[in-house]
Amino acid sequence: MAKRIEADNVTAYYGNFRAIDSVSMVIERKSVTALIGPSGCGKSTFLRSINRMHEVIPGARVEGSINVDGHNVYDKDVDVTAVRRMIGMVFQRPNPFPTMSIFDNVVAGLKLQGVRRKGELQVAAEKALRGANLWEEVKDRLDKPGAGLSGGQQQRLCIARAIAVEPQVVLMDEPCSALDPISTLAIEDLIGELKDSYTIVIVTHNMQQAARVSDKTAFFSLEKTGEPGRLVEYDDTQKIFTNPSEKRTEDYITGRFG
Ligand SMILES: Nc1ncnc2c1ncn2[C@@H]1O[C@H](COP(=O)(O)OP(=O)(O)OP(=O)(O)O)[C@@H](O)[C@H]1O
Repeated sequence: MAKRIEADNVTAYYGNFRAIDSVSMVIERKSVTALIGPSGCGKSTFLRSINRMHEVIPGARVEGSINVDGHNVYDKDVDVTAVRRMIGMVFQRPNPFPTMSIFDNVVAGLKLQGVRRKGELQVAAEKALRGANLWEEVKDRLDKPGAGLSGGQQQRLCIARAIAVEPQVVLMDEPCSALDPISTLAIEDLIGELKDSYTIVIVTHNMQQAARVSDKTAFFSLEKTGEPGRLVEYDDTQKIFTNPSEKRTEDYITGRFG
């Protein structure tokens, strides 16, 4: 299921503004990769380039290629909807459909794909909720609105919704930034379990979190405001946090900059 991602010279623009410049990296399947760096260096832009969500913003475009198991998601004849199904996304703030039931939230993507049979939807919903470590907490109130859950539960509901369609890659954009420490740990544990099945890329501002959850870390930075963000260093997380090759990485992780 999980897929390898190969970004080659990815440059992304908002209109004329070049937000990231020539980012190249290989993300191995069934691994967790953390994107870190100061505000505005392009972490979210790069993340959204992976599943072609960047171009949803008017005037935004991407140059370069992103190969997922050897297929460039930017090829001309690619079905963008299929790309976004294969590469799921979880956002900063939990965003369940508020009036929809917990059950309907989880199966929303499957219904969009045309799955109608109740039995099939039930099996898929339970699998996804178990996968997101939420089943025990919600199994007796699946028909209640998603908005009635705590923030941490809502975020796990969003993860269940993302994995219900069985993507191969899951992108997470600061998934814990709106959560308390206990919910944050629950999501971090979950990320550790999910990498058995998925390739995960996570943007985080929390350095301890990057160190705890990821196998590889990519440090992005920018020279100054108005300049594009660039990938400064990409290596095993342990190396980045104990013995980085670049002084800029060391300055950032030790809090001297950014
Ligand atoms: N919708 C947009 N329109 C125009 N410029 C944008 C847009 N979104 C982001 N940018 C700009 O692109 C650059 C990179 O932004 P991005 O959000 O990718 O950075 P980031 O590293 O994720 O930042 P943060 O850590 O603050 O979330 C910034 O200069 C930002 O102002």
